[in-house]
Amino acid sequence: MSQNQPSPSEPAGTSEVEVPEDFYFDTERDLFAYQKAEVLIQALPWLERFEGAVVVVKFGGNAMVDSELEQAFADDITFLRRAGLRPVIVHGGGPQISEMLGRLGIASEFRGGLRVTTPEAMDVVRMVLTGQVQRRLVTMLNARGPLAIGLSGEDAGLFRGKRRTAVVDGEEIDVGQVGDVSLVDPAAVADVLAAGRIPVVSTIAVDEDDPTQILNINADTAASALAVALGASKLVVLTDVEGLYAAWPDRSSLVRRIGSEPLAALLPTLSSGMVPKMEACLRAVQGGVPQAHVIDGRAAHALLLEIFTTDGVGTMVLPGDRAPEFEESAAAPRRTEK
Ligand SMILES: Nc1ncnc2c1ncn2[C@@H]1O[C@H](COP(=O)(O)OP(=O)(O)O)[C@@H](O)[C@H]1O
Ligand SMILES: CC(=O)N[C@@H](CCC(=O)OP(=O)(O)O)C(=O)O
Repeated sequence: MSQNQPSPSEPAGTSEVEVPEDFYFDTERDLFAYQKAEVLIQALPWLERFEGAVVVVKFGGNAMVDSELEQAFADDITFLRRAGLRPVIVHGGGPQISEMLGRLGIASEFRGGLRVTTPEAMDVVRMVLTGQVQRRLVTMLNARGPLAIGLSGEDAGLFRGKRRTAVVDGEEIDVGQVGDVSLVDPAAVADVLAAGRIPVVSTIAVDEDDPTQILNINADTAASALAVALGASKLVVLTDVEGLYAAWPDRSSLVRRIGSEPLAALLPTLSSGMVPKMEACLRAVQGGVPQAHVIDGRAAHALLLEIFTTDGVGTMVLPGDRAPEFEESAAAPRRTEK
């Protein structure tokens, strides 16, 4: 391997396309062509590094509200699969569930980031997630080639859950048919991957204390548990902000990279939707997933940028005690590893 060639573990280069000074192009078209080729070449070390890697991608309900973005997401997932990675999608659908509950006149509220789920609401959660959101994603992916297969946590023992409470101001609150994942049997997902297909997973679990009952599981939590059970190389959570802000809503506090130990210390200061997301990233890296990311699903192709560029996007969580590094901070070094 030549000195200038990046090794698979430490790919070099930057996401910007720099043109060497002694390169000359007759026309602007030639320059654009060179830049396009350079972008593809820069992806090469990451393609080598992630060849065959299982990447669990959580697609949040808030990132699904724009159909063009959904199309871009489907393109990215298809690209990953065709490039030799093994993507697994775990989808949310919070806004879609709320909308349907509203249409049906069923009251719905969140406590500590979790939906209070009555038996009546549980029927709607299942109907919307497995019958609407998952179906739409599968159809959109299959328009690019018939690879996607929908699964629910109820299928083949994929997710077992245990009922949990929400904690609000230090007080435990009953939130009904809501659970944490207590057991994952990833065999069904592994079968789909082994067949070269793309699993699309809805986050309903069977109650481990009463297998005739089902539980509503936060999709971030479920994605993390599945990433650990599959031994995934990455967990990527798409949402509707750039990443984790250490001092939300201060937009200058975007965290680019953080170790699991400082993240654990930061968790009690976080609010609403970010709590399950960062808990999910933390549990994933603590469970052996080498890296977990929160990225902006409102930016088309953020997933490709995260995986195939050196700088990445959003917030990256790594195991260990690495202090938070902030965007725009003069002290923060450029990211040179993923
Ligand atoms: N520290 C924080 N950093 C970033 N976002 C935060 C933070 N605290 C709360 N939030 C809120 O969390 C939201 C993301 O969670 P959520 O709405 O559940 O998204 P999704 O539907 O993608 O799961 C953001 O839109 C933001 O309003
Ligand atoms: C227990 C709980 O809150 N479950 C979530 C499940 C869907 C979800 O997590 O969707 P997003 O990822 O879009 O937020 C809910 O009922 O909204």
